[in-house]
Amino acid sequence: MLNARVNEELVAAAGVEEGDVVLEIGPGTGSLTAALLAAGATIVAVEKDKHMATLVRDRFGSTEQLKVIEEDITKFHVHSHFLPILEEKSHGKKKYAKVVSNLPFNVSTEVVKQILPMGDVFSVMVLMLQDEAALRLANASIQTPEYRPINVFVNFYSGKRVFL
Ligand SMILES: C[S@@+](CC[C@H](N)C(=O)[O-])C[C@H]1O[C@@H](n2cnc3c(N)ncnc32)[C@H](O)[C@@H]1O
Repeated sequence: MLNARVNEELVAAAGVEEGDVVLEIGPGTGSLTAALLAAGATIVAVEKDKHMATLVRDRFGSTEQLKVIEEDITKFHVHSHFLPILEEKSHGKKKYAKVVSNLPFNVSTEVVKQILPMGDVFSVMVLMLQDEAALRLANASIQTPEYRPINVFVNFYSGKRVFL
């Protein structure tokens, strides 16, 4: 129940609605995927683990709304997958995708570096991170020793918000 509520909060924080295109990184067992599908999104889910990718495909069956790609997100070619989908759904007006993910801890910094500069593809990125990682990425202040190059990067590319 707690998981379901957290997933709904992630979907709401990203303002996911009918017709949105979403990148989900690491769908795992598919609980966040289910909430995204229920909101009417078209999802490209990138899952590194073969068994998890099979599990999530089996759970949701064949639907045009969900494409599960078995790949490491850090090697995933975002533009070649997303630009054709966004073009098809644009109806003459530039369309952007969203990122919504319960992110694996070990790739959080790498994914932030990879995805944040892609303002030509994504308008919103909502990530669930461990408290410590979220605060380190989003809340470090320039006057503190915790302020690192990654904070300059995050500040440059985003208007960040932390939900605790
Ligand atoms: C925290 S779990 C996701 C939980 C999921 N929301 C659920 O409800 O089950 C993280 C998932 O990310 C996947 N993962 C880990 N590293 C990855 C990577 N580099 N690229 C893609 N997926 C990855 C793991 O296999 C795992 O399924």
